[in-house]
Parts: sequence; structure tokens; C-alpha cells
Amino acid sequence: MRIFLIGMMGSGKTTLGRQLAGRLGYTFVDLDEYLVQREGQSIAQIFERQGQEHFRRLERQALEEVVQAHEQAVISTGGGAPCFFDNINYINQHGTSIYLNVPVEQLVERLLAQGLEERPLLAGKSPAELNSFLAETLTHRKQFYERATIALSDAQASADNLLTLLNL
Ligand SMILES: Nc1ncnc2c1ncn2[C@@H]1O[C@H](COP(=O)(O)OP(=O)(O)O)[C@@H](O)[C@H]1O
Ligand SMILES: O=C(O)C1=C[C@@H](OP(=O)(O)O)[C@@H](O)[C@H](O)C1
Ligand SMILES: [Mg+2]
Repeated sequence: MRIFLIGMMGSGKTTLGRQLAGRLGYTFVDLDEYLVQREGQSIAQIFERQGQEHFRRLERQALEEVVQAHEQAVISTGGGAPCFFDNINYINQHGTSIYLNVPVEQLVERLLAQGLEERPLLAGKSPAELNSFLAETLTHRKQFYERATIALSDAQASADNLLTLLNL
């Protein structure tokens, strides 16, 4: 079984994905980390040198490669991954998708605490700009996230809960 975590930047996909994979004994793949290894550049460098459109093509390729390489895995995607091309269909055809639905105020708090530098779409924004950017982005992305197999509120987003929900 493949489990995909989807949702906004800061929703906890990388963190929860790693925990869940550990509990299941499944391979864990973070799509951003996979791309960094594959390209030998940081996500910020890929955006800066080759642009977002190129990043989105690489992200789709990475998705296909990871699916082909692993039948049993927890795959944490980047926040934009399900929202480009027909990626959400591809994800749902190849596994179970989990949407981490976290309020914007919570995302802002976590992202500011972590620092914005590693996320090129957010770097340099003031707290107010971050808030409005995330709110606008979510308005557009919601339609993709809501196609997930399972949606979890922040309070429900634990590895324990997911194991129960997935009958694992
Ligand atoms: N459930 C949670 N509660 C509080 N902070 C969290 C939670 N999950 C993740 N974080 C923190 O929020 C930040 C973003 O988490 P991350 O897993 O990188 O999110 P994503 O991969 O969805 O962008 C990190 O600093 C992480 O430690
Ligand atoms: O939402 C986005 O468009 C992005 C999210 C990031 O991943 P996280 O959601 O893990 O931060 C990363 O893929 C890139 O910076 C773009
Ligand atoms: Mg992540």
C-alpha cells in the first residue's frame, strides 16, 4: 500500500509521514528530499536557477519514479504537488491520499517558528504577507486537497489515528 500525505506548507506532511512510516515499517519518501538528492540542489536553488515551472515538471517526474520504485511506502508530497497537471488523479490511482487540513493561523505560526528561507514561495515575507499568501493559495488549492481519500483536522493528525483509520 502507498500512503500519500498532502496539504499546505507547514501542515506537517514531512513530520507525520516519517512517524507513520516508522510505525508501519514502510519506506518513507519525502518528495522534496528525493528531488534534492536527485538534482544535487536545494529546493530554493531549483526555483532560483530553473524556475517554478521546471520545478513542477521535476516534481511530477519524481512522483512517478517514487511510485514505480515502491509498492509499500509513505510518501510526503510538497504542498503544491497535488495541484499541478493531473497529479491528484495520479496519486489517487496509485494509493491512498491523506489531506492534513490545518488552519492558516496555525500554518503561519509553525512556518515563522521554523523560518521561511527553505521555502522559496515564502522567503522574505512579513507575517502579514505570509498570512494573506497562504490564505489565497489555500483558496485555489482546496479543490485539489479535497479530493483526498481521507481528510484529517489538525487534532486528528497523529500516526495512531491514521493506523486506526486505515485499518493497519
Ligand atoms: N502537529 C504538529 N504540531 C506542531 N508543529 C508541527 C506539527 N507538525 C509539524 N510541525 C512543525 O511545523 C513545521 C513544518 O512541518 P513539516 O512537517 O515540515 O510540514 P510540511 O512538510 O507539511 O511543510 C516544522 O517545524 C515541524 O516541526
Ligand atoms: O506548496 C508549495 O508549492 C511548495 C511546498 C514545499 O513543500 P512543503 O509543503 O513540504 O513545505 C516545496 O515543495 C516547495 O517549496 C513548494
Ligand atoms: Mg515537507
